[in-house]
Amino acid sequence: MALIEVVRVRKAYGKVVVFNDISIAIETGEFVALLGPSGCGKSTLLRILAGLEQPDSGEVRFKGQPVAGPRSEIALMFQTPTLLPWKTALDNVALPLVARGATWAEAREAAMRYLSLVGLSGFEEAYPKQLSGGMQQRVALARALAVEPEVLLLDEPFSALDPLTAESLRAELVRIWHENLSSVHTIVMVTHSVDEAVYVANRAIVLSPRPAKVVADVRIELPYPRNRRSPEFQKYVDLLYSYI
Ligand SMILES: Nc1ncnc2c1ncn2[C@@H]1O[C@H](COP(=O)(O)OP(=O)(O)OP(=O)(O)O)[C@@H](O)[C@H]1O
Repeated sequence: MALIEVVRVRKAYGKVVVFNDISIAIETGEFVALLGPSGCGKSTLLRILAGLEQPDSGEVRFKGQPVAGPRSEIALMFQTPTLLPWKTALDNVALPLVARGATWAEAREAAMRYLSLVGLSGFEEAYPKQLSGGMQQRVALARALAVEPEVLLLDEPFSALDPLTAESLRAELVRIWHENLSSVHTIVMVTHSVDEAVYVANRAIVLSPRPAKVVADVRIELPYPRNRRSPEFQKYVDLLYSYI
């Protein structure tokens, strides 16, 4: 049994058929990059995996159980950080823990650890507007990790950042996942960038235009951290481009 199973899912918005009949199985430990043309349904698939939307038919299962709504084992992070501007970095990370029953003292202690993990020690008391875009996205990552999910779903998490900031966050995310520094063992990330997919993922799934089907499912067997200048890296980039 796979960790996450998308089984014969159909999803339409009025006449727009996003998925007619799509099936995907994701195993524990995978870092899946989801690629495909604009508007093909990548974000829709992520929302369905997160339990934020239901398929019209077919099913999504997590550990064999139907995903009927959002669940604590699956966290979702977006392109922009969506922090509460009137809360400090620390309290932005702590708040979801309090909402789940932790005391403020426990929640703040955990939030300190996760802010440190994403490289923000010393910025606990800063408000979002005092932080750069990249730092705000780090807070959002700490907030997603702090609830200790097993699965992290990421919708173009670095595309709103400048290239250098995006690159350092990408490397951090890979390190946290690959070195098992958090509870997250499985990641599904939507991206427009083939290069990003080959840099982070150990599996790339390429979707076709709507109604989206899986046109390629490629294991990326390169050691971490990855070297963009290696010929093997370029081979995977070329292979994925051939499907897009
Ligand atoms: N809530 C909604 N109501 C109506 N149509 C929607 C809704 N959400 C998505 N769609 C439509 O479904 C299709 C797939 O959208 P989605 O955002 O999943 O694609 P995407 O592959 O993530 O696109 P992009 O790469 O441009 O971000 C699009 O045609 C979009 O307009």
